[in-house]
Amino acid sequence: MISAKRGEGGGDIFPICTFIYKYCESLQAKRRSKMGISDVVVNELKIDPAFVLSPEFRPKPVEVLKELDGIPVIDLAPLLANDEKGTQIIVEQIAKASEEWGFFQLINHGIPIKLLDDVEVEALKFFSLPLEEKRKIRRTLEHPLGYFDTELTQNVRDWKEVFDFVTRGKLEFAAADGTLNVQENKWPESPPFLKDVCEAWKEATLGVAYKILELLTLSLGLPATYFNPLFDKEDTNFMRLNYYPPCPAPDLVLGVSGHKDSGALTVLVQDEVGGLEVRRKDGEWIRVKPRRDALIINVGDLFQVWSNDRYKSVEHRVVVNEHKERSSIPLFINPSNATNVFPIPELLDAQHPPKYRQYNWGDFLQALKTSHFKNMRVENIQISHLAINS
Ligand SMILES: O=C(O)CCC(=O)C(=O)O
Ligand SMILES: [Fe+2]
Repeated sequence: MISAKRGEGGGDIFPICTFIYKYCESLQAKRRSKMGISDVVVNELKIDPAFVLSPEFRPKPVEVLKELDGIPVIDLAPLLANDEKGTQIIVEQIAKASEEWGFFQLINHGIPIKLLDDVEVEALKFFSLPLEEKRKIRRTLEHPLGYFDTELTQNVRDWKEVFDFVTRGKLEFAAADGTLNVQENKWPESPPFLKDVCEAWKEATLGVAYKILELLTLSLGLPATYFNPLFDKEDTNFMRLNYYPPCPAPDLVLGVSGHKDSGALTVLVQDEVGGLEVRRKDGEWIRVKPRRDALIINVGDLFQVWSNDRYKSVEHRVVVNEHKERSSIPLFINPSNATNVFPIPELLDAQHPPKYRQYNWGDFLQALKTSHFKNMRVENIQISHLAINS
């Protein structure tokens, strides 16, 4: 039997094989050297080059980082106490933070931290399972819920594992052949309480998320419930458990590459390890100092388009750690697939013409999910592609 094992000169049998093998090797070496990765690094650290970022996208060494309590902190206590004047001040704080940072933190939000402790413990049990176990509930392009460990952001592989579930329990969308595709959440058999603790955290954070959706809407001068019909019956919200394993080369990779969240808003919690970085207006990456008592809110692309650029969906990314694992839990608040997105007419006039063309949310989300799944070799879809005069 003829066998030609890669790397063992199998091509000696067929000179053409040697030629093709050498050619492929030289192409790979060229790509690596273009990206600034020497073969020594790849061989010694055993990092799959699919994870390695081009030098301009790599994280900065920690000593030159600015770590800020930085992004604005907003106290929700007056809202919970039904204090009208205090709530009006919160609305103003939200408007200012959304214009200047696109990010803010909420304290005194009323959610018991114990609920978060419980999710983190169960999530860690899940991510510690053997890969074959986790892959039993693996996400596919056709079934976009469950476990996934090969997500791409901007065509580079993220150093993370995720578990996704939709907050309504099932997701309905039009399949390529036009039929209705209905997918239910996939929960693992073990750990048995993962589902219960996730559901409890979901219920609690959804309450805050919809309150913030209304305050953001008010802050634009629109009636508080203006956008509610887009979310009422068929939202496409989903929650994600992010797990970032320790990484032998944290200076070459990212847990999540720079990106903007595409929905209306995101409610995020990160553990005490930290690693979330937000791009400030001046282009500087700012590390968000972990606060156990805070929910991080970021304004997504939808509010940028609805507000015709008054509010910004800001770029953010995740740096990983050489020695510590890290976890975070985002809840993405997304409207129904049928939603058409455009700058809100009430906010436009002759001096403020629309800056974006209308697009369909379901189509946008589908294109984005596909690009997270496989390398499309083009920039991921973004709202800047829909800007008028772009
Ligand atoms: O892990 C984090 O802190 C942020 C994750 C994130 O930005 C995302 O999942 O979209
Ligand atoms: Fe994000």
